[in-house]
Amino acid sequence: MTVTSPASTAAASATPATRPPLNLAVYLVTDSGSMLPEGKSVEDQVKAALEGGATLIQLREKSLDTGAFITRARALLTLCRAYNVPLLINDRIDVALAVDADGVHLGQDDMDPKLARAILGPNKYLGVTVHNMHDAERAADAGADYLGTCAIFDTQTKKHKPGFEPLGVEGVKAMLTKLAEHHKTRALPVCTIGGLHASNVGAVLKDTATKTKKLDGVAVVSAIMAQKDARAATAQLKDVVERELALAPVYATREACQVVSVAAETLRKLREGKASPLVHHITNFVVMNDNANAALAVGGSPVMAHAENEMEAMTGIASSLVLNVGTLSDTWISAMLTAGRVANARGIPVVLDPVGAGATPYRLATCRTLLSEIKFDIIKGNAGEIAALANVQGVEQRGVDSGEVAGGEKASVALAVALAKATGAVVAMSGATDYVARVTAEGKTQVVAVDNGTQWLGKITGTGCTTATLVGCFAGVLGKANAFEAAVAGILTMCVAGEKAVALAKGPMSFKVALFDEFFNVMPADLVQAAKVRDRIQANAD
Ligand SMILES: Cc1ncc(COP(=O)(O)OP(=O)(O)O)c(N)n1
Ligand SMILES: Cc1nc(C(=O)O)sc1CCOP(=O)(O)O
Repeated sequence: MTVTSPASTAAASATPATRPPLNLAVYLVTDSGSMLPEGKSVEDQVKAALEGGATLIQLREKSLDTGAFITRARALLTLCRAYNVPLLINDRIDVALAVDADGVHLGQDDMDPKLARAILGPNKYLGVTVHNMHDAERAADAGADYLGTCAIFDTQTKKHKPGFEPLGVEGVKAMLTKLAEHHKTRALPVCTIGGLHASNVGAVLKDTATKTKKLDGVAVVSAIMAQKDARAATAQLKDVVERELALAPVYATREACQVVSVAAETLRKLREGKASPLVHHITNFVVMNDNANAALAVGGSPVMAHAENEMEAMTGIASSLVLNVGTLSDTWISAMLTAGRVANARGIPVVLDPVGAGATPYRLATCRTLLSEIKFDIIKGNAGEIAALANVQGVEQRGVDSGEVAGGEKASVALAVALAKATGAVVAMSGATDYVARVTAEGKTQVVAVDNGTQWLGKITGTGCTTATLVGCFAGVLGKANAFEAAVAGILTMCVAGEKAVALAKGPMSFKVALFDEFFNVMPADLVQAAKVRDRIQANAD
């Protein structure tokens, strides 16, 4: 059970940096009518709800005079500030601005959200009740921060217009599906309202969740405002909501959506011939032809060149460089060093595929030399390879194909982050779940997990190396500054192509043929629809 204590410092102003965070998980909408238990005021119930862990408060008054409304809003704002929880005002922008509340919630009969946004400015939260996709797109265009669906169930708290039918679980689920399909609405947080209480919100959150979007929380009135012990009622609600939100992976958070959108938009450029990156490979004999075909299929332009004498000329005209240590020789190492230096000097993104890095001292020493002489933008490897480079012991390695991290997601993330910190490169670690980690210019760690893919990718040789090729293609379009997005895009393209190819495979070789066909066929919309990309990794870690 989560019971919140007051924040030690109140947020003084409402700039994006200092305003309380928007969290729809347990959203209390107030009511000052007869539902209040005897002796309890709106202020008492809101205070109790904050103590119980409410994450967002909306003051909703339908008949209060403006002066009294403002007085109540001021009182609630003081309470909310103490818990660093935002206070929104229902319908009345004038009241919100008068007390410097954190924003407003508007319905379809209220002010046009675009006008509301213009009046509120960019730093106030704007929530909008939506009945359909038209409302949702309009709200998104206006700059809404979240959407609330119209009622999911019947409620005694509010009289609806004649003919209004609650959406039901299936209706909310259908709306979430549509919201996820549209680029404008995909990343907007969503809550629902109406007839919700502790004993049904768990099922509502679970049963409305789709593969690509789920509710971010529930809004309630009577489940808190009408309760004698509003603190315990809120804590009980929060318990259920947090458990349910933490259980299922969250695939459609704002950050995850952005990174998938970049992948899709870049693939669109490749498909439409608006970009055709020249990807210079120094790669191994086993995969050379496959890598070239994969680059070609996805819309890139592959070149395989190993002679040191032509590195200056060849790397110099490339959009990206992929160095793969799978079949090394001393002369290739010299060529790699020269190519890497040329790429670094000219701002060309460089990808390292440290194939079997820990398998022999020669490979490991070579990787160390490359890492000390060349600034890599992306290192793509399996867990065993990443562990070898990060000098982490105890990660199982079998040949060059695999590597298992004991300790689940937390340990995997820690490993990828350790190498990202040590090298400054984006680290793309493949496995059943792929992890992409980086340290931002501000020193923050960013990790996304890609849950896509198929075991069939492990049944043919070279899919890891080919992933590096795809990453190289995306890096060639997106450039060094977007190496993180390029790494996710390359991995996602491999995984989604693999998922599509499975349906056509009779065995490993027909899978391989289908996979290469899918490199050619996979479309931006396929990436968006299939993506299972998470960015709240720590919260979901076991
Ligand atoms: C979180 C949340 N969802 C829906 C509503 C209803 O808003 P609206 O349609 O504007 O109706 P009224 O609240 O004005 O009756 C809401 N207030 N909050
Ligand atoms: C304020 C409000 N808006 C609704 C809508 O349909 O948009 S239903 C509602 C009241 C919800 O109250 P309770 O949690 O007590 O059922």
